[in-house]
Amino acid sequence: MAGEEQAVQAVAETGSAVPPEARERHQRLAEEVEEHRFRYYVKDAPVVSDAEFDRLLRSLEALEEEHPELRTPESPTQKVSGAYETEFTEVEHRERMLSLDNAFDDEELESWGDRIARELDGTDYHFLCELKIDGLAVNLTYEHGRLTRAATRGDGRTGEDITPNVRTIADIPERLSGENIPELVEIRGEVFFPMERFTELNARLVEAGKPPFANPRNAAAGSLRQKDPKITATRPLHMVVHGIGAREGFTIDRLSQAYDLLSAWGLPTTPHARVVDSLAGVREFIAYYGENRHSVEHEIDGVVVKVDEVPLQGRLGSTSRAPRWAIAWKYAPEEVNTKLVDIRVGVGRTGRVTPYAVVEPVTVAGSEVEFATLHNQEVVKAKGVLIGDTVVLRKAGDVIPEILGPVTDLRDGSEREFVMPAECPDCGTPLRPMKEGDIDLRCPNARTCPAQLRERVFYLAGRKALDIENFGYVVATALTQPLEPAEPPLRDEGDLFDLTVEQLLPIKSHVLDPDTGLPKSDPKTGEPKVVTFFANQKGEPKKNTLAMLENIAAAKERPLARIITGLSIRHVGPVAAEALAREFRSLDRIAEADEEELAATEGVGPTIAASLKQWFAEDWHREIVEKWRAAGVRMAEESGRDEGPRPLEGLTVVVTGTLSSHTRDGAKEALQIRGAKVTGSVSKKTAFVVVGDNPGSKHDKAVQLKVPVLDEEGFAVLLEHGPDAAREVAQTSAE
Ligand SMILES: NC(=O)c1ccc[n+]([C@@H]2O[C@H](COP(=O)([O-])OP(=O)(O)OC[C@H]3O[C@@H](n4cnc5c(N)ncnc54)[C@H](O)[C@@H]3O)[C@@H](O)[C@H]2O)c1
Ligand SMILES: [Zn+2]
Repeated sequence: MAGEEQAVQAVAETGSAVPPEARERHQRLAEEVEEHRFRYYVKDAPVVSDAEFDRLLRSLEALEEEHPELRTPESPTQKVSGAYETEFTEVEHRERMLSLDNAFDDEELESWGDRIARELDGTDYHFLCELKIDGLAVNLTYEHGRLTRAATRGDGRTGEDITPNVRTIADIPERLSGENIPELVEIRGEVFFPMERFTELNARLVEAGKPPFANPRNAAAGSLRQKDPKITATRPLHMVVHGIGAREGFTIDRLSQAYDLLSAWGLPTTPHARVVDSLAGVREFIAYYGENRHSVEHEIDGVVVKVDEVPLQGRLGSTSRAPRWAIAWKYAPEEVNTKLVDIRVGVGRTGRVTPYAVVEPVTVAGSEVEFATLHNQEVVKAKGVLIGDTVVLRKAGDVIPEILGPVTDLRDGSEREFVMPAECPDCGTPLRPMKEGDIDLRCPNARTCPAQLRERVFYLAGRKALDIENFGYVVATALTQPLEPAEPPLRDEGDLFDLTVEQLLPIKSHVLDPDTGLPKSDPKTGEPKVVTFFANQKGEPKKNTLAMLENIAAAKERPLARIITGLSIRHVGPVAAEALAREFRSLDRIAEADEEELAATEGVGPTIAASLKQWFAEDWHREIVEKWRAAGVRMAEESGRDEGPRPLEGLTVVVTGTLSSHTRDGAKEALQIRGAKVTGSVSKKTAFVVVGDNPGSKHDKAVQLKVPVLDEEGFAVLLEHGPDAAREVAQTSAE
């Protein structure tokens, strides 16, 4: 690189000396940035995450801020990217293709907005907000309506000729259709690879002995930049248009209006763009898509804000790297690179054994991640990851973190393949598929496999079943697989209602992570944490312990549907349990019913019916029922519960937000007992929307549709005095 020479020259010109350490650091950083760009743009196989790359570039910018002499035209901060020799023919863009400046926080957005306001003082202008598509930029040249050339961005002046490859993309018309087709137009857009097809592609590559891609954006770039367009044709690539370059034979005033024109010509424009007239509107757009990032058909990594008036864009101009009339707001990255330390297996409630990834802890989307799901052994193979790989880890919203793919360029040969164990890691029983052809392997030792029992007990106490307070994962662990005493207080869930405080006090146990079933460690010693969960230091029961026992006793009275749910019968979740309870009204009648009768029940069907018959055929399952019966657990729907007055019969109600008097399920149940139907979405037919704290869009919808809205007090009125009284206290949008 010529960095050093230029730095020296800069000193000569300005006379001010840049400290040699700064110059060295600058050169090192610049080389690093160049190397990453090469891997990213040419090899389609970066070795660091985008966030890490952005940080590097920012440090370079910061250094240049401090020592402006270092900011030469050759610096990577001043260029769109490097000019690389590749196996494609170089083609010149008629108009430069630029990158974008970034805003990583509101201050940066604001200072961009201020600058626009200053420069356009006294002029009327608008902001066009668009999604920033995570793909690769292409430039399509249409002459007299015919696609004559397609190119990558390259260094912004010259790109690579990928015309034959682009012709294989179904979204991109060969000929523009409609009216007023111009002599010439350069269409800029982003080509992307859909996330949901990504693992499938990697599976095919691995099968063929080729390196898999690390993420969908690399897959898009790698698929498009194939020497053989036949390969590109097999890849599910899509495009979204986001700009216009050179044009002849037509003029445009507003970019947003140009999109309508392009759409009319048959080009794939986005439905998500919006014109707003202030930064406040921009912020709203950013906030909305921050929340709804995954409701869009492609991955996004931010929002692009542009001045909509094309003549004003010209007035604002560009730097060597980016236009001044646009800025990219970046969302928090959802992808990071980390090390895949190990692949282990966990045993679930129904005995399903699933591999999961143990990774070097990383922070992504605000939380620390140590584990990621891998679903089953086929998925591990399909993703092409090896133990020891650096991998791309993704955490999207509330979804459990997943591994996208390996960074194969960082392999050193020490990586090894994952082998699915033949035996249950918790009880040693040989694993097998439930039935022939199943991919999932299961531990068949349902009754005494400690892991399965722990998961069943946790589920039994959980929100969907008995909803026992003070009874979480730690308790489920302590009761089913304590370190001490040797004999766990629960041999199976039949013992739950017979627990005594004397049994609980001596228990010592690990604290397990509910996602993986692995012991958490003590941050000080690094050893697995051991806790005496139920007794205080004096060996007396803790307050929570006593409360828990009371809560367990109270749970005997739960509605029949919850008791059924708690039995962990395969395929019988809360909805099926509700249907069974409604139809049969007692557990004994369900046990006695024949398969046909069960299958004929609305909301049950043949799969569930068969599963119920199988479940009741096991001796130890029937023993659980008998133990519960002996302990006084509800075995039948109380007469009157369903037959009593149903004052809300025929009404549809929606509950949103958090109520202090009821859990969400509790509120639902209280409504259903009284005959109301509870649904998840608001429509004109909704009778009431019950709104707690932090309600979502359902509240807005209710206001919009003028559906009566009840706050917590109004909800109580509805339950106690019925719909007419509730209507009187309801708020409607008229007020
Ligand atoms: N991981 C690595 O090693 C590595 C190396 C180089 C670059 N990168 C990543 O690549 C990106 C940098 O590339 P960049 O210079 O293209 O900058 P950028 O991605 O920040 O922004 C410019 C690009 O955004 C694209 N874009 C998407 N939607 C758009 C829309 N609606 N309107 C306008 N443009 C839109 C365009 O292709 C445009 O060229 C960064 O995310 C960076 O982290 C990563
Ligand atoms: Zn087991």
